Amino acid sequence: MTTTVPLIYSFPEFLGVADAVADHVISAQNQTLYNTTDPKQIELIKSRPALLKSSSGISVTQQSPSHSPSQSQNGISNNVTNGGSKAKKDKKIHKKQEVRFKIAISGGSLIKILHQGLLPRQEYIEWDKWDIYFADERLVPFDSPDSNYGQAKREIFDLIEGDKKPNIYHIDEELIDDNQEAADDYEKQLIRNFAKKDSVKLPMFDLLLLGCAPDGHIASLFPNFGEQLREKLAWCLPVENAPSGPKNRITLSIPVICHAARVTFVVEGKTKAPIIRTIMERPEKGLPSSIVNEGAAGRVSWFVDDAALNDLYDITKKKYKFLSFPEPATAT
Ligand SMILES: NC(=O)C1=CN([C@@H]2O[C@H](COP(=O)(O)OP(=O)(O)OC[C@H]3O[C@@H](n4cnc5c(N)ncnc54)[C@H](OP(=O)(O)O)[C@@H]3O)[C@@H](O)[C@H]2O)C=CC1
Ligand SMILES: O=C1O[C@H](COP(=O)(O)O)[C@@H](O)[C@H](O)[C@H]1O
Repeated sequence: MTTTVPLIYSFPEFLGVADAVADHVISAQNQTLYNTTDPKQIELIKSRPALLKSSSGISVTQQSPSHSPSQSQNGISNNVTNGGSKAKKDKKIHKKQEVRFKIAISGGSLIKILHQGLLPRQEYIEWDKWDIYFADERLVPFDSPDSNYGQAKREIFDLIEGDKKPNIYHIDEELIDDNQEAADDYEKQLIRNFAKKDSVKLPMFDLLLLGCAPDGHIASLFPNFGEQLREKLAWCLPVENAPSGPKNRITLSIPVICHAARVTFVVEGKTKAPIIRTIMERPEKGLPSSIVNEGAAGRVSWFVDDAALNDLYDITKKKYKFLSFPEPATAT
């Protein structure tokens, strides 16, 4: 394995990480929807949508999702949640390509970072243009404190202001006793949404947000789970006997993670310092995140606080520049 050095943004403290990650997420949203992060251009495009050109130069129309799920009374249909009322919109036939921001999030400490960073900045977020997926899920009931979806629902989704809601693609809770079925079902959701018409080899998320546990696992890809780390075809994998936390899980595969337009690791706290050192200094060990650093080279960035970087002296740290909202006074 060659040594690929990803972009590492460092911050003195937790709050700095949360602010910068929020700016990074909103910048990715704006790049995806408007091909720019310049607020003035975005305002102009919003007032004159014809100005918006896709990267291929084709005009793109902002519109309601043609693939929107049908909904039950509580807004939950099977494995998809969306609080918006779309009945009327669904009747419209949209021929032009729709642009949506497709993001996959992890669980654990990342949810707290997003809670802290995104929720106070909802004025910059176009929730109704977001499709939110999970990089992995623990196979537990949604009301368990171990459920990634459950935690994200309580700490983020339930706190979204206004009636413009994202589409949220989570596992089918009824399948938590069958890892393979749960993984197959989630993969089918991805195929439905990413490969509707064309046969695409891999889904491409606009942004994939990953944490990294002290044992080196990312999403639910664990070090030494060689077969899973070598998977080339499946988009979503069942995980049994996970060495930490809930034993049964599903996870996106390495090829899917590496295919994302942007892969962003968010890591904070001194318990992570030893693993960060191994990831950055010993890529030949083949930890899951080292595989991603290599496989998505040029599209990977790390947002890390000084506590987690404690043991690392020999790397180039970069100062994060705020692109989509003013840098808060506390962030340095
Ligand atoms: N498919 C898509 O729709 C898109 C995909 N992408 C992908 O995502 C990757 C990341 O994109 P993007 O984040 O826009 O970066 P870019 O690829 O545009 O630029 C990367 C470089 O820009 C600088 N930079 C960018 N943002 C910041 C920041 N907030 N703070 C400090 N420096 C910064 C850094 O170098 P410097 O010191 O020179 O400033 C960095 O090395 C790209 O490499 C590309 O592959 C990007 C846009 C659209
Ligand atoms: O088990 C998991 O752990 C990782 C890392 O969590 P963290 O709390 O140490 O950041 C997380 O990214 C993943 O989604 C989760 O299922």
